[in-house]
Amino acid sequence: MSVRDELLQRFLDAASRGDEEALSLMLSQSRELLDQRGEQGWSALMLTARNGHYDAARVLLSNGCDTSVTNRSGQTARDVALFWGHRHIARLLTSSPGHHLRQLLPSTDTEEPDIHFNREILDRMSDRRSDGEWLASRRASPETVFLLFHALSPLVRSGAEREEQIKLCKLRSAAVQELLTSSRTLEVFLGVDKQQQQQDDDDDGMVAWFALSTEDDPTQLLKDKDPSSFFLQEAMPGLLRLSDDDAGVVAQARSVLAWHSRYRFCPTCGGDTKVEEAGYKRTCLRAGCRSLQGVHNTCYPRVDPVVIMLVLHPDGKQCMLGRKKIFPPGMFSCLAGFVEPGETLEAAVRREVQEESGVQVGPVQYLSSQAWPMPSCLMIGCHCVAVTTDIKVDQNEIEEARWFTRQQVMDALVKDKRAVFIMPPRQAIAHYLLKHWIGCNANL
Ligand SMILES: NC(=O)C1=CN([C@@H]2O[C@H](COP(=O)(O)OP(=O)(O)OC[C@H]3O[C@@H](n4cnc5c(N)ncnc54)[C@H](OP(=O)(O)O)[C@@H]3O)[C@@H](O)[C@H]2O)C=CC1
Ligand SMILES: [Mg+2]
Ligand SMILES: [Mg+2]
Ligand SMILES: [Mg+2]
Ligand SMILES: [Zn+2]
Repeated sequence: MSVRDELLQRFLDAASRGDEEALSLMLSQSRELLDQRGEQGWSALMLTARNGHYDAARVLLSNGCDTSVTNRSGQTARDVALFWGHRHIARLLTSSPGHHLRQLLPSTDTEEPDIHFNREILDRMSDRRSDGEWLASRRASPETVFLLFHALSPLVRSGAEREEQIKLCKLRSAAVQELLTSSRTLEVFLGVDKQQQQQDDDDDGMVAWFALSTEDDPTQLLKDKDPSSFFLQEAMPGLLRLSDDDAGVVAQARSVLAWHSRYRFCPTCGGDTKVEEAGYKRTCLRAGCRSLQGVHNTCYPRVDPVVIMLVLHPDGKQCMLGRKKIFPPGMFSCLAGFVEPGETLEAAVRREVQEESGVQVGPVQYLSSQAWPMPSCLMIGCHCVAVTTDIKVDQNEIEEARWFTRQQVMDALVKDKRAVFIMPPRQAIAHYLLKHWIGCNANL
């Protein structure tokens, strides 16, 4: 054995034993030992990973050893650590770019938030949508609930408990007989009440819910009805005044009705369509239309995916919020934007943040989503970490964007008098993204 080989063998033995002192000493005399490999192509780092010597691995890392080197089986030191169950060493060896930034992202170990528009009190029972007989029996049942819409606004009345709250008017079969037979009414089967379903598994005991959209003159409709009922004027912020139960039903109904109101004709050929599947499908009546071939995706209600993201500063202590011109004075919220075709959620987050603020984003992490029926968005809530910090807003969409400290977010959340901005409303997922970040960082 040559002197060189002997030296390498001693070095590798020290790594196997986890002898930090010997490793440091030998490296100070002969740095080229660091990434050299012995039998089977094993490096010193791999041997520390094999034998669970955390501190020895750190000595090698602090000397700048290469973590990407592989042995003859194609394993890196990290692979070896994982194989032998030394997860703490595997974490130490995670050398993916932006690893330290990734650590700034809050934990995703959380329950699905019960935020506005997300509650599902109905079982949609999509298998019943084409069962004409069953639907007719439900329509005739005195228990069935009908929600009335005009120009996408639900019929509501003021809530009894809190003045700002409004309630959906739940009409019964007798009250909507005329509407049910009118050609100016569009009907959507929403589902059956989940609670009733549990109490009673007999089919006839199920309480079905329908949305009815009418083109009739609303003032005529309301004559002789409950004088306290009215069609909600503005979707925003009107729909935020609904209870969580009602908001969930409206999210479903309003999005489907909005689709009907915008897609009366076939988007492929412009032909007439017929409504099928209890309001969940519009099929082109023109034989041979392309929309009838392959995936019938133009025939179903559309959902527009939107990414909404809280951008964290690389210092981990600040986040970026922006203001649209239409926001109430003082309010700042998360940036958001439509996902474009051929794009991942991560790419959409990076592109929208770059477009709206000029900031570059590194790691992106999904947290949770929210239905947003204006008209039919699916808000996909993420946290992400910036890799640059200079803000240059796109004046078209965003009037101003700023970095806010955790303390400033906390002050805004509790509406402290020192607050420098107003939080987005608690019904918006932006509020939840901010709250989650604060919660996860509270002890830091
Ligand atoms: N729940 C929440 O907390 C929040 C919800 N939102 C919702 O998210 C939605 C999207 O956010 P926003 O910042 O406006 O989006 P973008 O940043 O993508 O910008 C809006 C622009 O996108 C265009 N656009 C409209 N529809 C699409 C589409 N399907 N694909 C691509 N571009 C489209 C609009 O054009 P045009 O003017 O021609 O329509 C508009 O110019 C908003 O409509 C809003 O309702 C936003 C923030 C918070
Ligand atoms: Mg936007
Ligand atoms: Mg945008
Ligand atoms: Mg966009
Ligand atoms: Zn067609």
